[in-house]
Amino acid sequence: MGILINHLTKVFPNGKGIFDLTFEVKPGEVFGFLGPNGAGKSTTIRHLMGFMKPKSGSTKINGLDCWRNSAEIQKSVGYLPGEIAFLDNINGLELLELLAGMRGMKDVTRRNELIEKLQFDVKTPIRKMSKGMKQKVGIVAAFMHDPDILILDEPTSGLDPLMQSLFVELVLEEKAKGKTILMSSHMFQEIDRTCDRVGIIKDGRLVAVEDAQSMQAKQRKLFDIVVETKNDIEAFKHSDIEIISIEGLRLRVAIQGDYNRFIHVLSQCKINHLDVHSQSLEEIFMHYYDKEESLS
Ligand SMILES: Nc1ncnc2c1ncn2[C@@H]1O[C@H](COP(=O)(O)OP(=O)(O)OP(=O)(O)O)[C@@H](O)[C@H]1O
Repeated sequence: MGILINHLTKVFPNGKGIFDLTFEVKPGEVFGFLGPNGAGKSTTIRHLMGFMKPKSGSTKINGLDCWRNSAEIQKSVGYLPGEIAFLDNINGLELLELLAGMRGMKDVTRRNELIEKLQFDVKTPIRKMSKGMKQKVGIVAAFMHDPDILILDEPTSGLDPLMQSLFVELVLEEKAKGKTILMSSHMFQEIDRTCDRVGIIKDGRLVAVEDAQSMQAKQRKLFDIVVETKNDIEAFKHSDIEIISIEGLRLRVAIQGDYNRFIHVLSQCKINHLDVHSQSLEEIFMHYYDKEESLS
């Protein structure tokens, strides 16, 4: 049960595609599917929705083969496509009614709650909607029938930061209800707040599947610090903290995991400014990529 991807392979005429992907999303789990542009996230998701036939391997949702049972899958799964191409001669509400009709959905309570939460005028004609507004209609369409399985392809693209955090809340609400969620992204932050496990895909191959917690522990943080005196700089030099650069009274250090040592040194100095940068997703990818290459 849940979502199963078993040796899934698809090769496009240009040689790109996805190759021998195997992973599962357990019932009740939120799984982050991370990868840079063109890595193969949408292709994997299109197979799960039964829009594409695998070259080899298979995908299953709640025990049903996604290709052979595509009509049933498409009716029941909550799906948010990566690129939304809606009929644009109707308004948002009419579109949602059309989709509800196709699913045989009668109760509109959840739909109305979601429209209220996402704060947009659902009666705007779709052709006049911004990318973010269309994304909101897509989110309502994916969640409104209270599906057990949600498959969300880059769900926050086009949303402003306020809406991104509202979306995170929405995912956490669904998670608390025990829903099974697969969510693709190229942003570590939104995955960070919601996911139990994370799969990383690069060039069509799965390079790692990890607990979100252990990924967080691997994430290096860079701190920019401005200290008061040269002695403060010396305190850092004499510690075993990794120093990336020093310019006058400004220094940049890298911390991974052990914050206590860092805080201990900080407490001995007079700090005029402190700023933190998380390691970018690209750097995290490089970590996994390097590891893979050194194993081969
Ligand atoms: N129908 C297709 N025909 C030929 N090549 C394709 C097709 N669909 C996808 N590709 C190629 O397969 C690779 C994976 O594409 P995919 O859209 O799955 O990536 P993605 O991880 O979803 O990226 P993005 O974040 O940009 O959406 C890319 O190199 C893409 O150009």
